[in-house]
Amino acid sequence: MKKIVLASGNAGKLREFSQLFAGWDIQVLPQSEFDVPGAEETGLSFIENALIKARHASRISGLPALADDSGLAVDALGGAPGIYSARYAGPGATDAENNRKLLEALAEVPDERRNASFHCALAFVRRHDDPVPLVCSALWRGRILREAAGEQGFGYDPLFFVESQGMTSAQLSRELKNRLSHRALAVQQFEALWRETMGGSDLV
Ligand SMILES: O=P(O)(O)OP(=O)(O)OP(=O)(O)OC[C@H]1O[C@@H](n2cnc3c(O)ncnc32)[C@H](O)[C@@H]1O
Ligand SMILES: [Mg+2]
Repeated sequence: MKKIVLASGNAGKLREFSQLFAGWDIQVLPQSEFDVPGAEETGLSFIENALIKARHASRISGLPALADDSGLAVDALGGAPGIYSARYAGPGATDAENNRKLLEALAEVPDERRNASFHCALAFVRRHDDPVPLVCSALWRGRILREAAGEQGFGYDPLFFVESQGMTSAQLSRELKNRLSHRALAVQQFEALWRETMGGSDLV
């Protein structure tokens, strides 16, 4: 089976991807199996950072690589924390620290102005210098609560209220989050690109 490196060190993402890629005839292996250290995320957008991470993992592993750069954009904060979501409360911040900082930043913001969206950019490269990477992105709208609820998921999930389900994304089953989320939608797009580009080819 074809092997692809999943260029992420985030355990929550890796869990979701293992389900999202379950029916595919490719083997998706985490970058830790190839001793790929985290890349420096110096881009100014999710897409740029996803490409940086994919190229970095492909360079070190010698395999095709798929990267996910994602985060939370809060309307009342002008789109913050955005691409800085993982390091919102500082370098190496935990999910709990980031969530606490977000609640503090929104303390004075009324319920009707707490809209936010999760964004996910995916980048796939066949080689580190692939000139035609597959790139796609998607978003998922929600609202930031005043306190955390739910134990599933990771990151900002306990604060992200999904109107259509009447609960936070940390209260959704793994299956449901993997049907609705920014990451699920991006993978659907990726699947279409993959079929279009790879169909009948031996590129990977
Ligand atoms: O770069 P990699 O190694 O993939 O791992 P990371 O955690 O640093 O990942 P990002 O740079 O893409 O930062 C994304 C942050 O956005 C948040 N995030 C992304 N997707 C999320 C989701 O589905 N649910 C909750 N939070 C999410 C989460 O806090 C992540 O740390
Ligand atoms: Mg990161």
